[in-house]
Amino acid sequence: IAAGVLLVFDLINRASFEHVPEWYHEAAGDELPAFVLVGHKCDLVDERAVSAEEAGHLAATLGMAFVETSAHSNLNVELAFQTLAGDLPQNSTTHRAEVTGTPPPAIPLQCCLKSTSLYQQLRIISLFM
Ligand SMILES: Nc1nc2c(ncn2[C@@H]2O[C@H](COP(=O)(O)OP(=O)(O)OP(=O)(O)O)[C@@H](O)[C@H]2O)c(=O)[nH]1
Repeated sequence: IAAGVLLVFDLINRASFEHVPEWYHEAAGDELPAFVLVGHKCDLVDERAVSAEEAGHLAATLGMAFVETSAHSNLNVELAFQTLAGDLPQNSTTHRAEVTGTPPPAIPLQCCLKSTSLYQQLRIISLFM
């Protein structure tokens, strides 16, 4: 079961933004994971096809934070992961294991959507526990 999901779209590709609600429903599942919406390639200011306001509004509608990133400028990539980590449920298996001193289980990283070929540096990632 995914504990956290980064939903990544390309800020210069409007079609990728329009897929976000569909990706959200695909990834939501029965036990709602933590989500963060990520608008990628924010360094390409002149080619932007989605405003921060619009993306922020969609994120708020879906109940998640919005972060703009650029792998090119190394901007906010870490913040996106930190924001997601901060939204993970505190009573997760990993947290309990750390509290009790038991080694936490390995957390494999797995790309979870077919559309990930759009992104090399930053992908839609699920943290499986
Ligand atoms: N300017 C900019 N370019 C980026 C960024 N992230 C990735 N790219 C570029 O976007 C292009 C596509 O990225 P890839 O990671 O190769 O993704 P891909 O899925 O193989 O390619 P596409 O399907 O064509 O987007 C490459 O030229 C990357 O260098 C970014 O944050 N800023």
